[in-house]
Amino acid sequence: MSHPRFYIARSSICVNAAGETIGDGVFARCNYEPGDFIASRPRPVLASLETERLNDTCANCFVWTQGSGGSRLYVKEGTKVQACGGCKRFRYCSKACQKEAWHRGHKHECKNLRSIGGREVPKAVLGCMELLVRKKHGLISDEDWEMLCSLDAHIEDFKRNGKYGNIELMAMGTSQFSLTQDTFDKDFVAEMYARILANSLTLITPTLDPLGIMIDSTFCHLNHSCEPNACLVMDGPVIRLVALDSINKDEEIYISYIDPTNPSTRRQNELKERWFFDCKCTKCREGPTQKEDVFLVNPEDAPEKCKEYADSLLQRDDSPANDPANYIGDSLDERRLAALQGELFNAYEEQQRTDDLQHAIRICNNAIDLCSSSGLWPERRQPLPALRDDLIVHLLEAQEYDQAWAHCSRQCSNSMLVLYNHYHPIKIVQRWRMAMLAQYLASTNKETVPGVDMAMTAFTLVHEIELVSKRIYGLDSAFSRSVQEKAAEIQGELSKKYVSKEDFTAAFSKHKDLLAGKWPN
Ligand SMILES: C[S@@+](CC[C@H](N)C(=O)[O-])C[C@H]1O[C@@H](n2cnc3c(N)ncnc32)[C@H](O)[C@@H]1O
Repeated sequence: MSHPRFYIARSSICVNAAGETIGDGVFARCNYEPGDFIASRPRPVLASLETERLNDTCANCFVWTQGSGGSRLYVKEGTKVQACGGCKRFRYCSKACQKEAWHRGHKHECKNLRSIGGREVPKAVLGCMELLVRKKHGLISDEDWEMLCSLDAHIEDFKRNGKYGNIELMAMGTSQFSLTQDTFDKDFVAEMYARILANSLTLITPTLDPLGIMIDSTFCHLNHSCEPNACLVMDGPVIRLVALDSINKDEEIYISYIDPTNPSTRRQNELKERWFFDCKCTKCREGPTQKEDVFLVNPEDAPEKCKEYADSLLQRDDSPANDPANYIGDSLDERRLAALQGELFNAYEEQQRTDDLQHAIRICNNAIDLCSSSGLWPERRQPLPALRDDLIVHLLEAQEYDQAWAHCSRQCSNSMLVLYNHYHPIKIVQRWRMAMLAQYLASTNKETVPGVDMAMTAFTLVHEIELVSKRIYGLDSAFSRSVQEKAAEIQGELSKKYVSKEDFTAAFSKHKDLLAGKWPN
């Protein structure tokens, strides 16, 4: 494929001494600076919503209508979705969206979907059905189709992990419901279904809420690195590839398929289980010696109380310590740490699963307390930052704003600065959430932090986000526009308080320094 800003060629990641590579990758056609736009695509070739999101998300433009307040101001107030009168499965936010989806291919599957009734259908099946129907009716370009088909389906890996039987079953349903048996044989459909499972990325909102799965026929050639120099962001159906670091002409562009802030063994385990590869990125080649892997003290120097607690965990159930994802080493002290780490990651997963908000808050608080009482856990070591991040979201939902603020300021002065690069979308979203909270706290007229003006804090954060989001999401994106509007609104309020330009500038630079350095906890 020919594109002025990137090209696809053999990856630079070698897998063996003979110089064999991991297949194709995406390369820069020119130099990029951090925050630079590289390329965008109007819509992934495959995008399929989670079952829970089908009820509240437009199946065409992916606007998630729930909770349009809070940090998701880019969703217009009053946005609603209405079910397609035919299939009753997909919902759209406007007639225009419904029409677009209809012509993109829905007209060829609507009736078939209706015949399934209200039965739950996995997102990968719905996505695969749409792909097959569109291909059968000539609605996918040959180039897109070829790119998609060149991806590895990992059939042997699925056979090894025992999931191939289920893939064959799902493929059978996909063929039947899409009425494409006359065009594609069952092995081809199974292969396509497996390809979707093995190569899809998460479909996300601009504020990174997961909506489903997606595959883009060009960006699917981006290889993974645990030290990525680029990332993908989404604004509705539009996908943008942006640089997180400097990238030289002819250098390979990498994104991260997983959370690269996890300790090395967890990353490798996830990549092996979900993506079927042993990561050969520069960071993984160096082994578990990076900042994600270190504890505050060596395992043998852990406080006695912590060792006793870990022993009780090992006695109760030693499977988390034996899980390769938690492997730290073979000595007793290292196994104790693995048990502790297993307990913390289990807590992280449990609070994500539960629908009980107060229970989720309790789990996060207990796990965070365990991290600090262990005397071992640096603020930036996972799952501590991830637990704190989720706790903030839960506390905001529970309207516990003071507590949410306390954790935001811990996050701001600790992990946020070291975990994510300046242009990283996670950092943008965390700061945006903090800004919205600061603005709310300012409106209560309470002194949340002595000597700190919360409205100016909100403005300082929003101003910083405005500069970054223009580059990452694009000037015209719904997210950038909502940030610009918020900045103007807060500036308008503040200009009543700081009447002279000098006063405004002095307060602005004081808060900028606070946010850039040690924020008072
Ligand atoms: C979505 S594809 C990426 C593009 C692919 N290399 C191609 O030829 O089109 C994902 C596959 O690329 C390979 N891969 C990507 N990043 C890798 C890495 N860091 N180390 C080893 N293999 C990797 C794995 O085989 C993985 O299943």
